[in-house]
Amino acid sequence: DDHDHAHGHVHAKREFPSAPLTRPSRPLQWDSVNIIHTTDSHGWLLGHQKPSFPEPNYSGDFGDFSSFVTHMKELALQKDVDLLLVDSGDLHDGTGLSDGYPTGGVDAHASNEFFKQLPYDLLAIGNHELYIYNNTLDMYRNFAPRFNGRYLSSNVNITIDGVSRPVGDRFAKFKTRKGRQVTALGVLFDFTGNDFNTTVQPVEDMVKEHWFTEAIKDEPDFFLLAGHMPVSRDNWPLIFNAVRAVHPLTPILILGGHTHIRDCRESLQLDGRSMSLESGRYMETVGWMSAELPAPKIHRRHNGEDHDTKNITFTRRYLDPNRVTYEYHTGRGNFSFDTAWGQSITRGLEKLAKTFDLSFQYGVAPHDFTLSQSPFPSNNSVLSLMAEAMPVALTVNNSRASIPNIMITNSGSLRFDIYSGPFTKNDQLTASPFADSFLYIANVPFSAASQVLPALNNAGANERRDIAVETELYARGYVGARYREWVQEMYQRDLETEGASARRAAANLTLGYVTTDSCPGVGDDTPHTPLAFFDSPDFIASASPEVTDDAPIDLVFVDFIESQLIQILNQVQSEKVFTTEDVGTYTPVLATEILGIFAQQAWN
Ligand SMILES: Nc1ccn([C@@H]2O[C@H](COP(=O)(O)O)[C@@H](O)[C@H]2O)c(=O)n1
Repeated sequence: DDHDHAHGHVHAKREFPSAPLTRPSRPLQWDSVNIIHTTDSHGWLLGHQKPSFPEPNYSGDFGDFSSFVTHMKELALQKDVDLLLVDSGDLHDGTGLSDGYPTGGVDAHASNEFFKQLPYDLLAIGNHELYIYNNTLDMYRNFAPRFNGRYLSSNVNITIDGVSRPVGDRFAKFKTRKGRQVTALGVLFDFTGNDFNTTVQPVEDMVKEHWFTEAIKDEPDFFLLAGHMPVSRDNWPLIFNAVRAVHPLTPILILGGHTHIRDCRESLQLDGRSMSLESGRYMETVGWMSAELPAPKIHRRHNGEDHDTKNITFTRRYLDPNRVTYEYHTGRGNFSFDTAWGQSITRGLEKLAKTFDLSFQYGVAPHDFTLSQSPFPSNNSVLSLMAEAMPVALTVNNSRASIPNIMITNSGSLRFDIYSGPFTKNDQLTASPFADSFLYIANVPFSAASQVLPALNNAGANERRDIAVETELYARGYVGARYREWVQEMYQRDLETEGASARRAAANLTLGYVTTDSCPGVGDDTPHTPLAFFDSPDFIASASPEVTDDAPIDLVFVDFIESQLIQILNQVQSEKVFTTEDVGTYTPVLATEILGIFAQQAWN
């Protein structure tokens, strides 16, 4: 159907992505309550724009997503069911749209204006909203108010003028279109890397709060627990159990985030009346949950029906956000899909990209550099590229340039692959979005400095981590290992499954996510073949200088790892106890600028 029923006029046809895309495998299952879920979008609102797979899978922009939501809401009306739109946080740090703002601006302020244009029913705060006080303040002042009590920060406060208050609201109670009473929370995992004057209350303490007890006291038709907290291996059971202690049978729908993976758990506590879903990262996934919930209690009471106790039927699906997916599930064609609202969002995002000069070109990348599809170290590794780029970029106009050094950064600061071809301001910011500074300690004997990287990686390496270190790193937000584990598993499983590669070849599948989770049936909406995976260390460094063991050198490091680095430096030597007093600023060049400076020199 290529006539635009929604707006009564025909829109210009949008270009399809440069590569042909596989259609979804089957229609979505709609039930009485349905949820569209986004999480960890990190500013990826213009879609993934590179032509190599898997990028085209995720090529839909936020305007396309808006049109999708509009049509899905119309379908929900036709089917006479509930459809909610939920986000689980982390809107900052990830692309030029969020991080390419001019000096004096606030991260993600402009990109969040587009988020505000979608009809979200519920949103939760993420850890990336808390690394910098001004970002949190912006969420408090300019973002939360748009959502009229539905932007939730159940355990997160900001201090303004000496008064600590929730960034959004602690909880929300509302009625769905079909009259279902909902009690909602928006919870952050036990994050400890937050800025001064923001606070994160441990989940364990939150569930003991008076407001919490009061909020969950009355029985709704269902609990909607959104949160920036992984659905596996985190604290959802604490909240779940607190609710279950009061309401043994009330349906609980959980929408999590943070680990950047596609994940689902049916029944956290095997009670058949709850489900949890996590929907990936970077607008590479739009999650779908459906639940066959009974009619609203108020209607049932009116009809004299009993309390419902049966297991609830749930489904989930992980959608690749692109126009083929969106058109397939909305029954629209390329001429009838776009809504005027969606198109205006796309235009607005393109205008913002221009204003921020995101297509400014630093050079031409000679080939692809990936985070995990190529070994580390190697010519094709983003991490190796960074190790090579740091000594170039951080020594420009630097009076310490001639002093031998070792430069260390955390691998987690590198967030995305670099593709061959023009390397733009946007590419620079997607690969390295954190405006972190570089610090140094002077006169560290080479024999000690050279032990710091291996020691950091020992402390961070999966197999060798002790539980206390693991817990501390996790609390500070180091979660990249969980994503890597997930991608590795899908690759490994495929290698080990007999006939898998032949079947994939026969089906002509493109690269993408191949999810296995704890819910029944296949979760991915579109079948793919998994990406190759190579593991990498948690920390990387520039090549060591050729000096004698006792030579004093500069130990240069990104500020994000300052406390860990000092701790490790004091473990690998006993000549001196280093403190923050020994630390100075190495260069005004920020982590966000390194790859651009390198590209200008090496790729022009
Ligand atoms: N200033 C910063 C802030 C964060 N990081 C890296 O991001 C990781 C957390 O990101 P999630 O999306 O997983 O929450 C954190 O572990 C760091 O690796 C950074 O480098 N600099």
